[in-house]
Amino acid sequence: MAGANDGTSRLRPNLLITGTPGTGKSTTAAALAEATNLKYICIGDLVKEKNLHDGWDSQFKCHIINEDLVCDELEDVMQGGGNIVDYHGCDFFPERWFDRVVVLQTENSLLYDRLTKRGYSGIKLSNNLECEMYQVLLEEAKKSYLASKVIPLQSNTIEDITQNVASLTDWITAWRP
Ligand SMILES: Nc1ncnc2c1ncn2[C@@H]1O[C@H](COP(=O)(O)OP(=O)(O)O)[C@@H](O)[C@H]1O
Repeated sequence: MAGANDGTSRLRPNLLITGTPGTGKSTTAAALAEATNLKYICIGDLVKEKNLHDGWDSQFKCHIINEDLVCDELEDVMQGGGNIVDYHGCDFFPERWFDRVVVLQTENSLLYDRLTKRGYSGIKLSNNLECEMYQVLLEEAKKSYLASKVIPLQSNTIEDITQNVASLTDWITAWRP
């Protein structure tokens, strides 16, 4: 049934930009937000700012996200529509939040360079490269959202980013509740 919770009443769409770390989520999401005036929400930053975590994982050198706290924090914002959410995971958000789920993908040699430049090494580096090789985020997105909402996009070059932002901007502009 159509209603306030399922996206039919949002004036502007919500998008999720997901993918393995280093595939270009924040670069793409920030450029898309600027092009469309949608709000950019980086879950990693939000978790840090609002303490939506259960401490620090010293092996993977990242906060242990508290998914329930994140969902509670964002519920009202997401119901309002017009958000671009950036996170390297997608299965814990309510499905009804998103009108499009973009999965960015990068060739492994390019991703290796980006992640080592960022200081990733050891198990953190190998886990992320494996995650990309086995298309873990794409599979997670397909399991969690309607197939028609899930859009894999290549993110190997700057031209890819330009093209992805342009096509997503067109989709956002044409979107109707
Ligand atoms: N499609 C791309 N082409 C070239 N460089 C890219 C591309 N996507 C990302 N990068 C670079 O890779 C690094 C990681 O990008 P970032 O947007 O932070 O990824 P993520 O948010 O997925 O971790 C940045 O230095 C960025 O400039």
